[in-house]
Order: sequence, then structure tokens, then C-alpha cells
Amino acid sequence: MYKILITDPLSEHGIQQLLDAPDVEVVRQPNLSPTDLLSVIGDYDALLVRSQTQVTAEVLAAGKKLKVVGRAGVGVDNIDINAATEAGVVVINAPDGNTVSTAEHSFAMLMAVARNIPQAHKKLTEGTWDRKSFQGVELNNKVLGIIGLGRIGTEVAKRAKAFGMTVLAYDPFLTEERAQKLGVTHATVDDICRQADFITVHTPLTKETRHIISSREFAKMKDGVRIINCARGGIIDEKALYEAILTGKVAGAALDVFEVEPPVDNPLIGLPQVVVTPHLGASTVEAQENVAVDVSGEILKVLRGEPFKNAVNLPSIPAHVMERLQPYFTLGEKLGHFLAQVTVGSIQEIAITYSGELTDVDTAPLTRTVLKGVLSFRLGEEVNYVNAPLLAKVRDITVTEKKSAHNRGFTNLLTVTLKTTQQTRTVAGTRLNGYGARIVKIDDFAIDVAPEGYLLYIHHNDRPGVIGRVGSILGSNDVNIATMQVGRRDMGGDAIMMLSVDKPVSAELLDTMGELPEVKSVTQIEL
Ligand SMILES: NC(=O)C1=CN([C@@H]2O[C@H](COP(=O)(O)OP(=O)(O)OC[C@H]3O[C@@H](n4cnc5c(N)ncnc54)[C@H](O)[C@@H]3O)[C@@H](O)[C@H]2O)C=CC1
Ligand SMILES: O=C(O)CCC(=O)C(=O)O
Repeated sequence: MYKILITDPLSEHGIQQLLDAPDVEVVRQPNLSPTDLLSVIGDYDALLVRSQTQVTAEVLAAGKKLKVVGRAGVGVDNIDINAATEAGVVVINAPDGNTVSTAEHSFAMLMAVARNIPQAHKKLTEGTWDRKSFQGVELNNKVLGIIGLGRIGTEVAKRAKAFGMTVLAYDPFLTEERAQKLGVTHATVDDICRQADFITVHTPLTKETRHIISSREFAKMKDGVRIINCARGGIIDEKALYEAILTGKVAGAALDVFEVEPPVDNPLIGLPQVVVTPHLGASTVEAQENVAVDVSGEILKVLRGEPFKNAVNLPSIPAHVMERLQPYFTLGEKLGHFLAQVTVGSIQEIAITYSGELTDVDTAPLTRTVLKGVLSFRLGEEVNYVNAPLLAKVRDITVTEKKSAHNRGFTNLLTVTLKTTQQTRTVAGTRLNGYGARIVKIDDFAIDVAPEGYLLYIHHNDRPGVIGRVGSILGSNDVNIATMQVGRRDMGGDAIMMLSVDKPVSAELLDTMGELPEVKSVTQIEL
């Protein structure tokens, strides 16, 4: 039974699938203090938050069983992503569910600041019929500058075009083709500052975007420009904005987000030119339901070991790539785990070669599964798909991945070589249509073994009677042999035996077999 802790208010309908899941226990504790969160998090497999809960390095360290943190929304600035990656905790967000709501809110804010709607509303509700103080401006034929043309920026651009605005957009990933397709003009931040009547930002808050609009930028702007920030506080320098409003450079600003939330003694709030909302961009019934549904579904997949797509600390895998790779995930992990068990010495290098139908797909996610398989043998539960590359890196293990045309007649072939301080060993596996995964090569020996359960890998001299002697030792000790495969280099030379047995074999029995004169080594492997 997986235990999931929810610490922020989330749509009831959105989390229904968690409440209905037979393998999940959901505990809702909104408004948990940071100290209380630290004291309870150790019991949970998953933590589900919106934006209030701060998922700090301490919380992640205390969450000994934690496998996934889900954020019902886009921005993950309330989660320590580096600490999560180090702890092997997957961080999931819901990037699509609140796009339209936030774009609509941004547009509502743009219109509110163009027509002074909140200020006029306030005056009238206070009893004053004032038609002189609130003259606004039209949007038609005005220039809107958008900084950050991702999901939300794009939706804002579409709405602006419908209102007859000219759109200038800056985004490091914006291509000329895409700009043309959207009917926007590809611009620089400088162009936007100089030409726009309205400027709206839709980037995440990063080192690069912090104060991307500050005094220097305000100085370049047209007099009477209006500024909208429904992304993150800090993208626009609040102090510089305050001064630009006082000097009259900026005619108005609409802010949904603030450098400190909730704002404390923020002088912008209360200025008659400033329209504010308390971080409401995603606060619609639809967005909250969407993000809760998305993140709940993804959390279940992570917990159940199924493929998931919205991890913030893992590269995202497009659905068509995932479809092709998924059948190989277990094979990759088992090959890695197999090698780790038959190899002695400190690991220096892990080399993975993909052949056959694996050559034309991005195999990086598959490499993670191999690394997990190799490292988890010694590092245990601590290793997962998230932190496996990092754990290899901090141990100075070189990981190489290559594609090769040599598929040895298999439609797909995954070959893993482990180089340690003492030896270099190789194992290759494939997926046979209708038969599942198979190990088809160990070092130079061709073999055909299903990588599952308890296996005995016996290295011996190819002499008559060895197989019988091994069989009778196991049989007389009540160990049933399920399958047996043998392989040899030359007649009478080096040979291997691979037995799958129904239960683990004791260390004494392994020693007894190892003492047979023709036997060089006996290794028990659990897959
Ligand atoms: N007010 C609210 O309630 C909400 C706020 N947000 C905020 O909106 C932001 C944008 O959300 P989405 O559009 O879904 O994200 P997105 O990832 O689709 O778009 C962000 C865009 O910013 C661009 N960008 C990054 N650095 C940049 C730079 N230095 N200059 C210009 N562009 C840059 C990226 O290339 C990307 O295209 C989120 O990061 C989040 O902080 C999101 C949802 C709700
Ligand atoms: O309403 C919320 O949860 C905040 C939404 C938000 O800022 C985001 O998704 O990045």
C-alpha cells in the first residue's frame, strides 16, 4: 500500500483517482507547518503539493520512503529540485493543465490595466460616479511585447492577435518559422522595450530571467507603457517598476505575482496605477481539476513503476519514443544487474551498445535503466532512474552509449560491458517476439536464458560428467533445476553452465559445487 500525503488544497474531483486506487492510502493535511511536515514525511511514498508547501532539502532528507513529489501546476520553485535528484525522488509537475486559465488571466489583467476596471469598480462601490478619472486606451493597433513564448505566452499571443494587436515576441527557442506560423514578430528584449505599448512576461524565474526588466529596460521604453506579470515575481524588478510608475514612464501595471508572496509592505500595492491579484492565474475550476488529474495520474504511474512523462528532474520522453523503449526497460535493468553480480572489482566503466531496431531511437532513458541495474546491486534501494547517472558520475564511472550495426542476427540487441579494476565482462540481451527477454551472450559464450529468478552461473572445463555432478549435488539437496543452458568455446575447453533454480542456493552448496575439480567458479545471481 502506497501512502500519499497531500499538503495543499487540491480539486477533489482531480484527486479522485488517488482516492479510488486500491493500492493507495491518501492522507490530506493542508496547512501543515514546516516542522510538522518534517516529522510526518518519513511515512510517505509520495507528496502532492500546489505552491504553498515548501519542499526543502530537509523535507526530502526526512522523506526516507519518498519516491515522488507531485506539483499540481507548472512552476516548481517551491521544490528543491537538486536535493530531490540527489535523493532519487522524481519531481512531477502538470505543465499543460493551467495554460489556458493563466493566459486568460493574463489577458484579463491586460484589459483591466488598459481600462482601469478595478479602480473604477472600487470608486463606484464606494459611492462615487467618476467618469473622468478612468479614461483608458484601446488594444486595437497597439504593440504587445511578449517575453517567453512558451505554452502560456503563445496563448496570450493568439488572444492579442484576435484583439487587433501587433505581437513582438522574444524567446531563446523561438524560430522564425514558428513566429511566422503564429503571426508574431521575432524580436529581442531591446526591440520589445523600445516598441511595445504593453509588455507581458511568461518565462520561469531563473538566474537569467531575474530582473530581465529593470531600470535599464524601463529607460528604453515608450512613455505610457503598461506592464503585466502573471508569471513569477522577480522577473520584473519591483523596485525599478515602482520608480518607473512614479516618474510616469509606466502608465500602469498588472501584477498577479510578487517577489515575496504574500507581499509584505510592498509599495506597488496601493498605487492607483497598479492592478493586483493574489497569484490567481491558475485559479479556475478547470485548471485546478486538470492539474490535479494530471499530477495524480503521473504519481500513480511512478509508484506503480509504469512509464510517466512529466518529470521535471528527468528528461521528458515523447510518447512515441516511450512506446518503443518501454519493452526494453526491464531487460536493460536486468542486464546491468546481472553483470554487477558476476563482476569483481571497482567499476570504472559501463559501456552500452544498442543494435538492430534500437539504433534509430533516443536510447538515453534505456541507459538509465542499465545504470540503475548495475549500481543498485551495491547501492541498493537508494538508486533509481532519476539519480543513477548522478551516482555514476560522482563515483567517476565513465558511461558510454553507442549504436552499432552488428546485431548478430537479432532484431534488437542490447550489449553491456562492465570494466572494473580487475576485469572486463560483457552480457548481451534481446527481446524475442512472443518469448520476452533473453540473455543471448555472456562474454564469448552464446547462450539463451530468461533473465529472471535465481540463476547459477558456473564456469568450468568442458569434461564429461560435470553437468551430472552439479545436477546431483543440487538434486540431493532438494534444489529443483528449472532450466539449464550450456555453452563452450571449444570441445574440451572453457565452458559455462547457466541453471535457473526454483529457490536460492545456500553458500555451503555453492562451495560444494565450487570444489568440484572441473569447476572454476560458481556465482549465484538473483534477477
Ligand atoms: N500566475 C500563475 O498562477 C501561473 C504562473 N505560471 C508561470 O508561468 C511561467 C510560464 O509557464 P508556461 O508557459 O507553461 O511555461 P513554458 O515552459 O511553456 O514557457 C516558458 C518559456 O519561457 C522561455 N524562456 C526561458 N528563459 C527565457 C529568457 N531568458 N527569455 C525569454 N524567454 C525565456 C522558455 O524558452 C519557454 O518557451 C511558469 O514558469 C510559471 O512560473 C504558470 C502557471 C500559473
Ligand atoms: O495556483 C497555483 O497553484 C499556482 C500556479 C502556478 O503558479 C504554476 O502553476 O506555476
